[in-house]
Amino acid sequence: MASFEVIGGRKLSGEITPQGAKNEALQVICAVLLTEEPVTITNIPDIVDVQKLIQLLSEMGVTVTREDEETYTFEARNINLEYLESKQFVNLGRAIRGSVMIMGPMLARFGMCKLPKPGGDKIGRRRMDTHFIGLEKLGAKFKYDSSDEFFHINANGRLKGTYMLLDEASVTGTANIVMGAVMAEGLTTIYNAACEPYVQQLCRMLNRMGAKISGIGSNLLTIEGVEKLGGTTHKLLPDMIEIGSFIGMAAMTGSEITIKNCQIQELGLIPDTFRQLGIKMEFRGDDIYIPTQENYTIETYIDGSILTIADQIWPGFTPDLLSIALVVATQAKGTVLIHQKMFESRLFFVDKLIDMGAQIILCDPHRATVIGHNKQVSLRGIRMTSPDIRAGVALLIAALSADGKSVIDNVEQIDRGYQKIDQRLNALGAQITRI
Ligand SMILES: CC(=O)N[C@H]1[C@@H](OP(=O)(O)OP(=O)(O)OC[C@H]2O[C@@H](n3ccc(=O)[nH]c3=O)[C@H](O)[C@@H]2O)O[C@H](CO)[C@@H](O)[C@@H]1O
Ligand SMILES: C=C(OP(=O)(O)O)C(=O)O
Repeated sequence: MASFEVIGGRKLSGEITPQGAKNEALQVICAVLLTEEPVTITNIPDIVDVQKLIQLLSEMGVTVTREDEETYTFEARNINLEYLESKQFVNLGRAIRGSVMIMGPMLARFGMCKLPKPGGDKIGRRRMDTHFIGLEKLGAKFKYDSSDEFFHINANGRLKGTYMLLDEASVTGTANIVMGAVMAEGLTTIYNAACEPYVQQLCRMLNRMGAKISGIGSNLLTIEGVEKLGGTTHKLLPDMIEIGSFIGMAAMTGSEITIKNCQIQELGLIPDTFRQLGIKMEFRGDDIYIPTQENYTIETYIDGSILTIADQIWPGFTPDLLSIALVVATQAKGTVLIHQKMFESRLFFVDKLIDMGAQIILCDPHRATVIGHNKQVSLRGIRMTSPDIRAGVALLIAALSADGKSVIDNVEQIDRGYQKIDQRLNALGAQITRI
């Protein structure tokens, strides 16, 4: 297990470019299974979860060529279906959440898939009903073996388009069903589809491959099935969760930072939500400039009542940035209620922030009230463990702002989704040592 030793209290400055989006990468890399023609994807982040997915596809038989640092060409001409029986597949599939999205493409192209229960953050229940109900509506049959936590899915011939109303707007569920439907017979209509930018990007890429998807960006997708898909090229969006993390980090450490090439039009409520916490920022072309701010004040509602920051399905505020919003609030002036509706075990990391001196009341597993210090009292450096990817970065931000030395253990969690974060932040003046 690796750790970060962080010497806090240093102001950062300079420019930082966000990596390509982790959660988009996981979707579009799975989509290469839909065609035997080459698909070239660029801006791929060099992070553990993506490397594991690429390894999984490569072991399945996809030819993977690394064209440069961040560009890969995938050619899924010869897929070894027997690999799905192997121990290596089980281990890799269980290691990441993204593995779940091989299901739609495999059913569409090969009529079958097997899948171990996928991994990902341990942040509460992460049910997959939506994936299976949707794929069943397209005609697939599935069996779950609870003894080895294995899903077996068969298409029984070509999948058939139909109307479906999803029980929840699951992001990876929508991606899976869309990829299942693109080569199904006839018309599929998916209502209550997730519509976040990464799902939109997937749909646009599939259309360039020959799919016929309309309604992109809305929660009503219509898909006219086609016989075959071909190759394409695709560029990933910048990672909006990294952008939000850098905004929060700048405010907490009182730093002046420019975040380059943010594709601001794709960030939804992210900038405004950080503005509600009092963070000033300027859009300079497609860059976000955060000036040094000695203090920042949390807004109240118009009637003077306490602000709530809650997650919602897109276009609401993403759950993956609530841990960052929470840590930023610990040094703001004012009070905010953080409400994590989607995941029930994502707020427990506040115990570590409380140990560092933050004023937080964990009301229940979903809600925490943060009373900011207005930078009158600094957090103290301590030793802590990163429980999940976003809490890990929230703790890193806390450590960067704190007095003295912190040690963050289990930084493999952070490495899952943030590319060389220690080196990139050190280039801005941080003092982080990997030990
Ligand atoms: C690899 C990947 O892309 N992971 C992301 C993906 O996970 P993932 O696709 O696994 O998450 P889902 O969208 O399926 O669901 C997330 C959670 O929200 C709940 N839920 C979802 C929709 C809804 O209408 N009501 C509801 O309560 C689900 O029960 C679940 O607990 O989307 C999540 C929600 O943005 C993000 O946190 C994850 O980082
Ligand atoms: C929860 C996340 O990831 P995953 O779905 O891969 O666990 C995340 O990216 O914040």
